[in-house]
Amino acid sequence: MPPFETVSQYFDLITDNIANQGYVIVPGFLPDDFIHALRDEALALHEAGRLKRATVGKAENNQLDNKVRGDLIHWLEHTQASPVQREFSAIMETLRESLNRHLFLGLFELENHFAIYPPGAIYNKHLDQFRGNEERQVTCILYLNEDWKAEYGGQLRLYLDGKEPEPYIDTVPLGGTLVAFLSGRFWHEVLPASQPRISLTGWFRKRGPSLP
Ligand SMILES: O=C(O)CCC(=O)C(=O)O
Ligand SMILES: [Fe+2]
Repeated sequence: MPPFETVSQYFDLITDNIANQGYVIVPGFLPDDFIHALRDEALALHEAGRLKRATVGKAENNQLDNKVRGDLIHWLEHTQASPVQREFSAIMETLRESLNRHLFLGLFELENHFAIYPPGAIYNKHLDQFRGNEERQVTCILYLNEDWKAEYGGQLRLYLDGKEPEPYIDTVPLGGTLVAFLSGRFWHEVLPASQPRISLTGWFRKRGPSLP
């Protein structure tokens, strides 16, 4: 079955959950063959040396800091999108329209990167909105790890009460699972894993203030 038909059933669920509680976790959002194709592309880019250490902080003082964030990333570019990436964009475009219709967030685009966390890598507790920049509105993370076992670790820990250490929800990064949440509300972190951990992470953005 084409992915579009399998995912369309989830758009209302995702929109309702974001509206009601600010986050949603959808196991099996995309079928295995689709996840497999995206994972192969991430691995091929990695083998070609196209994934780069992610930096921390704003553009002007970017830093590399393993204690904060240890993943390697590759930003997707529309002009170089593969067929499966284009299909993914079409799916997320429909989700964007649904979110805009019901939540009035004014989302206008999705920016996406592949991420690979080598064994032991973490991403410390953080918020996806940088101070003074509220363009990132909704974070969407699609996991690409086939046969991921809970004992490998690598959970996403989503804090439900601001910066408070509890309560939280842990999500195992099993291939096909989508996690989406309001970028300005939820602190979260990536726990270390014993295996390489692969994902496609994106942010629906609203337009920033126009330049003077
Ligand atoms: O991969 C994840 O589970 C979360 C990644 C993340 O928090 C980020 O890239 O900002
Ligand atoms: Fe994040």
